[in-house]
Amino acid sequence: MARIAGAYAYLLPALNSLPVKSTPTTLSLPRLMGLDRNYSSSSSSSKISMSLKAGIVGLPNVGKSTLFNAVVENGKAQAANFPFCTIEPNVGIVPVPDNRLQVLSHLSKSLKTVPASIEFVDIAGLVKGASQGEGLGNKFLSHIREVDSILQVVRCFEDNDIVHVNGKVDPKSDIDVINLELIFSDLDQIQKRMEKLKKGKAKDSQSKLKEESERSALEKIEQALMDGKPARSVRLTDFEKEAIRQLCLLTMKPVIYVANVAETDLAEPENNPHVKEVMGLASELESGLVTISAQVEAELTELPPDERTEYLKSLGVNYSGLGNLIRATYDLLGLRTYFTSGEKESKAWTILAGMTAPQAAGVIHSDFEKGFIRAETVAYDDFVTAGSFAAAREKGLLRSEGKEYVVQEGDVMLFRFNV
Ligand SMILES: Nc1ncnc2c1ncn2[C@@H]1O[C@H](COP(=O)(O)OP(=O)(O)OP(=O)(O)O)[C@@H](O)[C@H]1O
Ligand SMILES: [Mg+2]
Repeated sequence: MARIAGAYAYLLPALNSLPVKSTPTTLSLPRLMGLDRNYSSSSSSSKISMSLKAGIVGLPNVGKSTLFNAVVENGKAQAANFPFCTIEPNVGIVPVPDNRLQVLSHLSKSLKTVPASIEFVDIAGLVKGASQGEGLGNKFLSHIREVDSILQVVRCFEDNDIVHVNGKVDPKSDIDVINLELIFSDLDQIQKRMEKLKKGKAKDSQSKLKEESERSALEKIEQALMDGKPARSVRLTDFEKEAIRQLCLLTMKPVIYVANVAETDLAEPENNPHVKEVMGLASELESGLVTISAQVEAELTELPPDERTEYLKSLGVNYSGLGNLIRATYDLLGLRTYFTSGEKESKAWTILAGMTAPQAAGVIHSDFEKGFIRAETVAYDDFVTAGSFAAAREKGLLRSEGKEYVVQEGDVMLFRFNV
């Protein structure tokens, strides 16, 4: 029997309708495997879950937990002025802000509105020598290994009362320390893996091929790491990427630098020379940059909504920086959004760039992918112009797409499938 899904998708267990609250322990959600910006159609979409983890890392006492608590409103991470305040990682799930979803929900008079989500993890401070077990050592590098992207908080605020573990505010040195520790940890892992590969003998030609790809990838990455460059800067073939995926190298993960500034710098952060320095480094290291005051963001969450705008205005800014940060993290992960919208529910679904219509349907439920017939699709702007699916159909704005269709950012979709 052919059925239509989309507006009726609420009937099925939703992968990303997770509660918006912080939880004290890591959730055992299936995770995105690998972070190719373009989804390769050879991979199975069953590997993909749309709750992605962004790890907040940095030196001790730079504002990581303060930022985490602000991002995950009512987060319960302890934030205090002493190094190594955080030991066990704190985890929280955060909705991805998207104005389009509110518009769709309004047009469809939806009873429920469900945004996409990202999981944030507040990790302990990392110090020089962590890869050799210094500070809280290897345990924390292993927490970083589990995340899909890294937000590195870099202290750019001067405050003599807040201890800096290295004695002074120096973003370049802070960034170098963290990068070196990640590089050492990756080198260690690569060398161990190479030893293993030397001993092991591949049984068949396919495993032999895989081992060869792995070996060549490891050699290229090792060279880059020795030159102080992250693994993500190395150009690899698809085979090579696949062959080293299970190693979860730390420097392969995409990074956003979060310049944590004083409230007085919020209006014109580029006037702060520390921020300028971080900007330069971020582009050198092929990474993103967001400027924020973790302290201000944390204070904002304590205020009632109407007083927030006033407080921000008093600091010379119009918006909180958190939305930007969450959005930037989402974009950095190469994620795309499509929507389903009906009376029961309007919902944002997360997919990887390049996913086809059946794969996108599979994010809602594997049956949608298996029994996929066609997708009725309308671009977000066209949906808004028409006002509804029915009106879009009448105006000829609705397209019927088949198995090969690559879902576009903002598509509003209805799936026809067989069960
Ligand atoms: N932008 C800022 N301006 C001024 N003070 C700040 C700012 N951001 C954070 N702080 C202060 O810095 C101190 C350390 O913050 P926090 O506990 O969040 O650091 P952390 O990086 O999580 O430390 P640890 O690694 O020890 O867990 C706190 O007293 C916090 O209020
Ligand atoms: Mg902390």
